[in-house]
Amino acid sequence: MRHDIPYARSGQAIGLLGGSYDPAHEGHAHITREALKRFGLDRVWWMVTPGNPLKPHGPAPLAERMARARAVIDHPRVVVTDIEARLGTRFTAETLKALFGLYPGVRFTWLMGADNLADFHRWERWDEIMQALPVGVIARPGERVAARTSPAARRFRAARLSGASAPLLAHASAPAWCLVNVPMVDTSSSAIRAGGGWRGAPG
Ligand SMILES: Nc1ncnc2c1ncn2[C@@H]1O[C@H](COP(=O)(O)OP(=O)(O)OP(=O)(O)O)[C@@H](O)[C@H]1O
Ligand SMILES: O=C(O)c1ccc[n+]([C@@H]2O[C@H](COP(=O)([O-])O)[C@@H](O)[C@H]2O)c1
Repeated sequence: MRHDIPYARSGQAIGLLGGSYDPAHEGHAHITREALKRFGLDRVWWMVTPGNPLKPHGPAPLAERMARARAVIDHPRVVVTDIEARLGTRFTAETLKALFGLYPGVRFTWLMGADNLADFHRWERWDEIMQALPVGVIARPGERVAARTSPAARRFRAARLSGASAPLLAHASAPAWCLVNVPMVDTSSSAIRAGGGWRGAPG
Protein backbone atom coordinates (compact mmCIF):
# COMPACT_ATOMS: atom_id res chain seq x y z
CA MET A 1 0.00 0.00 0.00
CA ARG A 2 1.30 3.47 -0.78
CA HIS A 3 2.25 5.27 2.42
CA ASP A 4 0.65 8.58 1.35
CA ILE A 5 -2.86 7.15 1.45
CA PRO A 6 -4.62 5.81 4.56
CA TYR A 7 -4.35 2.18 5.53
CA ALA A 8 -7.45 -0.03 5.66
CA ARG A 9 -7.63 -3.77 5.82
CA SER A 10 -10.05 -6.03 4.01
CA GLY A 11 -13.32 -6.41 5.90
CA GLN A 12 -12.99 -3.12 7.76
CA ALA A 13 -15.99 -0.77 7.68
CA ILE A 14 -14.87 2.75 6.79
CA GLY A 15 -17.18 5.77 6.74
CA LEU A 16 -16.22 8.47 4.24
CA LEU A 17 -17.16 11.97 5.36
CA GLY A 18 -16.33 13.99 2.26
CA GLY A 19 -16.33 17.71 2.78
CA SER A 20 -14.94 21.12 2.02
CA TYR A 21 -13.94 21.59 5.68
CA ASP A 22 -13.61 25.30 4.99
CA PRO A 23 -13.05 25.32 7.91
CA ALA A 24 -13.58 22.13 9.95
CA HIS A 25 -15.69 22.65 13.07
CA GLU A 26 -17.36 20.93 16.01
CA GLY A 27 -20.36 19.91 13.85
CA HIS A 28 -18.06 17.69 11.76
CA ALA A 29 -16.55 16.16 14.90
CA HIS A 30 -19.96 15.61 16.45
CA ILE A 31 -21.50 13.83 13.44
CA THR A 32 -18.36 11.72 13.11
CA ARG A 33 -18.63 10.46 16.69
CA GLU A 34 -22.33 9.78 16.13
CA ALA A 35 -21.67 7.97 12.83
CA LEU A 36 -19.04 5.77 14.48
CA LYS A 37 -21.51 4.84 17.22
CA ARG A 38 -24.64 4.43 15.13
CA PHE A 39 -23.60 2.88 11.82
CA GLY A 40 -21.34 0.04 12.93
CA LEU A 41 -18.21 1.65 11.47
CA ASP A 42 -14.62 0.80 12.41
CA ARG A 43 -13.16 4.09 11.15
CA VAL A 44 -14.19 7.39 9.60
CA TRP A 45 -12.06 9.18 7.04
CA TRP A 46 -12.46 12.92 6.73
CA MET A 47 -11.94 13.28 3.01
CA VAL A 48 -11.00 16.92 2.52
CA THR A 49 -11.95 17.73 -1.06
CA PRO A 50 -9.73 19.75 -3.40
CA GLY A 51 -12.98 21.63 -4.17
CA ASN A 52 -16.68 20.82 -4.26
CA PRO A 53 -17.60 20.61 -7.97
CA LEU A 54 -20.93 22.38 -7.28
CA LYS A 55 -19.47 25.35 -5.41
CA PRO A 56 -18.60 28.29 -7.67
CA HIS A 57 -15.87 29.73 -5.44
CA GLY A 58 -12.79 27.76 -4.52
CA PRO A 59 -12.21 26.99 -0.84
CA ALA A 60 -9.18 28.01 1.24
CA PRO A 61 -5.94 26.22 0.31
CA LEU A 62 -6.05 22.47 0.91
CA ALA A 63 -3.04 22.48 3.25
CA GLU A 64 -4.72 25.03 5.53
CA ARG A 65 -7.98 23.09 5.58
CA MET A 66 -6.12 19.84 6.33
CA ALA A 67 -4.20 21.43 9.20
CA ARG A 68 -7.33 22.88 10.74
CA ALA A 69 -9.21 19.57 10.33
CA ARG A 70 -6.42 17.73 12.15
CA ALA A 71 -6.58 20.28 14.95
CA VAL A 72 -10.35 19.88 15.29
CA ILE A 73 -10.49 16.09 15.45
CA ASP A 74 -8.16 14.00 17.57
CA HIS A 75 -9.72 10.57 17.67
CA PRO A 76 -8.05 7.16 17.36
CA ARG A 77 -10.62 5.98 14.82
CA VAL A 78 -10.65 9.06 12.58
CA VAL A 79 -8.23 9.77 9.75
CA VAL A 80 -7.99 13.13 7.97
CA THR A 81 -6.94 12.66 4.37
CA ASP A 82 -6.40 14.60 1.15
CA ILE A 83 -6.68 11.37 -0.84
CA GLU A 84 -8.86 12.98 -3.52
CA ALA A 85 -6.11 15.46 -4.39
CA ARG A 86 -3.65 12.55 -4.52
CA LEU A 87 -5.96 10.51 -6.75
CA GLY A 88 -6.76 13.53 -8.92
CA THR A 89 -10.51 13.04 -8.44
CA ARG A 90 -13.13 15.57 -7.41
CA PHE A 91 -16.47 14.06 -8.33
CA THR A 92 -17.53 11.58 -5.67
CA ALA A 93 -18.48 8.91 -8.22
CA GLU A 94 -14.92 8.99 -9.58
CA THR A 95 -13.37 8.98 -6.13
CA LEU A 96 -15.38 5.93 -5.13
CA LYS A 97 -14.39 4.04 -8.25
CA ALA A 98 -10.74 4.71 -7.44
CA LEU A 99 -11.18 3.71 -3.78
CA PHE A 100 -12.94 0.45 -4.65
CA GLY A 101 -9.97 -0.39 -6.88
CA LEU A 102 -7.36 0.56 -4.26
CA TYR A 103 -9.06 -1.10 -1.29
CA PRO A 104 -10.61 -4.39 -2.35
CA GLY A 105 -12.65 -5.97 0.44
CA VAL A 106 -13.01 -2.75 2.44
CA ARG A 107 -16.62 -1.87 3.27
CA PHE A 108 -17.04 1.83 2.49
CA THR A 109 -20.09 3.82 3.62
CA TRP A 110 -20.70 7.36 2.37
CA LEU A 111 -21.58 9.77 5.19
CA MET A 112 -23.27 13.13 4.91
CA GLY A 113 -25.37 15.66 6.75
CA ALA A 114 -29.07 15.93 5.90
CA ASP A 115 -28.45 19.10 3.84
CA ASN A 116 -26.40 17.10 1.38
CA LEU A 117 -29.10 14.47 0.94
CA ALA A 118 -31.55 17.26 0.10
CA ASP A 119 -29.25 18.30 -2.79
CA PHE A 120 -27.89 14.89 -3.66
CA HIS A 121 -29.77 14.59 -6.97
CA ARG A 122 -27.56 17.41 -8.30
CA TRP A 123 -24.37 15.38 -7.88
CA GLU A 124 -22.76 13.72 -10.87
CA ARG A 125 -24.10 10.13 -11.24
CA TRP A 126 -25.77 10.34 -7.84
CA ASP A 127 -27.98 7.34 -8.49
CA GLU A 128 -24.90 5.23 -9.24
CA ILE A 129 -23.40 6.35 -5.94
CA MET A 130 -26.53 5.18 -4.12
CA GLN A 131 -26.24 1.82 -5.83
CA ALA A 132 -22.50 1.53 -5.17
CA LEU A 133 -22.33 1.78 -1.38
CA PRO A 134 -24.46 2.30 1.75
CA VAL A 135 -25.18 5.92 2.64
CA GLY A 136 -25.46 7.17 6.21
CA VAL A 137 -27.22 10.50 6.69
CA ILE A 138 -26.98 12.47 9.93
CA ALA A 139 -29.63 14.99 10.98
CA ARG A 140 -28.77 18.66 10.64
CA PRO A 141 -30.72 21.58 12.09
CA GLY A 142 -33.47 22.71 9.71
CA GLU A 143 -32.70 20.07 7.08
CA ARG A 144 -34.50 16.91 8.14
CA VAL A 145 -37.74 17.51 6.23
CA ALA A 146 -35.93 18.61 3.06
CA ALA A 147 -33.77 15.48 3.28
CA ARG A 148 -36.67 13.09 3.88
CA THR A 149 -38.68 14.52 0.97
CA SER A 150 -35.73 15.01 -1.42
CA PRO A 151 -35.66 13.43 -4.90
CA ALA A 152 -32.94 11.02 -3.75
CA ALA A 153 -34.96 9.93 -0.69
CA ARG A 154 -38.06 9.43 -2.83
CA ARG A 155 -36.28 7.56 -5.60
CA PHE A 156 -34.61 5.20 -3.11
CA ARG A 157 -37.50 4.99 -0.64
CA ALA A 158 -37.47 1.19 -0.71
CA ALA A 159 -33.78 1.11 0.24
CA ARG A 160 -34.18 3.10 3.44
CA LEU A 161 -33.28 1.41 6.73
CA SER A 162 -35.03 2.54 9.89
CA GLY A 163 -33.01 4.30 12.57
CA ALA A 164 -33.22 1.11 14.65
CA SER A 165 -31.43 -0.77 11.85
CA ALA A 166 -28.60 1.78 11.59
CA PRO A 167 -26.02 -0.63 13.11
CA LEU A 168 -26.55 -2.89 10.07
CA LEU A 169 -25.90 -0.15 7.51
CA ALA A 170 -22.15 -0.59 6.97
CA HIS A 171 -22.60 -4.24 6.04
CA ALA A 172 -25.83 -3.83 4.07
CA SER A 173 -25.92 -4.33 0.31
CA ALA A 174 -26.39 -1.13 -1.67
CA PRO A 175 -28.66 0.54 -2.30
CA ALA A 176 -29.20 1.10 1.42
CA TRP A 177 -29.41 4.36 3.29
CA CYS A 178 -30.36 5.47 6.75
CA LEU A 179 -31.09 8.85 8.30
CA VAL A 180 -30.33 9.00 12.00
CA ASN A 181 -31.83 11.58 14.31
CA VAL A 182 -29.04 12.47 16.67
CA PRO A 183 -28.69 15.44 19.01
CA MET A 184 -27.82 18.24 16.59
CA VAL A 185 -25.03 20.79 16.62
CA ASP A 186 -25.87 24.02 14.83
CA THR A 187 -22.43 24.93 13.52
CA SER A 188 -21.45 25.50 9.89
CA SER A 189 -18.36 26.54 7.98
CA SER A 190 -20.30 29.32 6.28
CA ALA A 191 -21.27 30.82 9.65
CA ILE A 192 -17.64 30.68 10.77
CA ARG A 193 -16.50 32.32 7.52
CA ALA A 194 -19.19 34.99 7.85
CA GLY A 195 -17.95 35.70 11.37
CA GLY A 196 -14.52 36.46 9.94
CA GLY A 197 -12.74 33.87 12.06
CA TRP A 198 -11.31 32.03 9.07
CA ARG A 199 -9.25 33.40 6.23
CA GLY A 200 -11.08 31.43 3.54
CA ALA A 201 -10.98 32.15 -0.14
CA PRO A 202 -11.98 35.46 -1.69
CA GLY A 203 -15.58 35.77 -2.85
N1 LIG B 1 -23.48 20.76 12.08
C1 LIG B 1 -23.62 19.76 11.20
N2 LIG B 1 -24.62 18.83 11.36
C2 LIG B 1 -24.77 17.82 10.45
N3 LIG B 1 -23.97 17.64 9.37
C3 LIG B 1 -22.97 18.52 9.17
C4 LIG B 1 -22.75 19.62 10.07
N4 LIG B 1 -21.68 20.32 9.61
C5 LIG B 1 -21.26 19.71 8.50
N5 LIG B 1 -22.03 18.63 8.22
C6 LIG B 1 -21.88 17.70 7.09
O1 LIG B 1 -20.48 17.45 6.92
C7 LIG B 1 -20.16 17.32 5.55
C8 LIG B 1 -19.09 18.33 5.16
O2 LIG B 1 -19.64 19.61 5.39
P1 LIG B 1 -18.89 20.95 4.98
O3 LIG B 1 -17.43 20.77 5.11
O4 LIG B 1 -19.43 21.49 3.71
O5 LIG B 1 -19.32 21.92 6.18
P2 LIG B 1 -20.56 22.92 6.21
O6 LIG B 1 -20.62 23.46 7.60
O7 LIG B 1 -21.78 22.26 5.67
O8 LIG B 1 -20.07 24.05 5.19
P3 LIG B 1 -20.88 25.26 4.52
O9 LIG B 1 -21.55 26.01 5.63
O10 LIG B 1 -19.80 26.03 3.83
O11 LIG B 1 -21.86 24.62 3.56
C9 LIG B 1 -21.47 17.52 4.78
O12 LIG B 1 -22.01 16.23 4.53
C10 LIG B 1 -22.35 18.27 5.77
O13 LIG B 1 -23.73 17.99 5.57
O1 LIG C 1 -19.67 14.44 -7.16
C1 LIG C 1 -20.38 15.45 -7.12
O2 LIG C 1 -21.05 15.85 -8.12
C2 LIG C 1 -20.43 16.26 -5.86
C3 LIG C 1 -21.20 17.41 -5.76
C4 LIG C 1 -21.23 18.10 -4.56
C5 LIG C 1 -20.49 17.67 -3.48
N1 LIG C 1 -19.76 16.54 -3.61
C6 LIG C 1 -18.97 16.06 -2.46
O3 LIG C 1 -19.75 16.17 -1.29
C7 LIG C 1 -18.91 16.34 -0.17
C8 LIG C 1 -19.48 17.44 0.67
O4 LIG C 1 -19.18 18.69 0.06
P1 LIG C 1 -19.35 20.02 0.88
O5 LIG C 1 -18.73 21.10 0.05
O6 LIG C 1 -20.83 20.16 1.09
O7 LIG C 1 -18.63 19.80 2.17
C9 LIG C 1 -17.51 16.56 -0.72
O8 LIG C 1 -16.82 15.34 -0.62
C10 LIG C 1 -17.77 16.91 -2.17
O9 LIG C 1 -16.72 16.54 -3.04
C11 LIG C 1 -19.72 15.85 -4.75
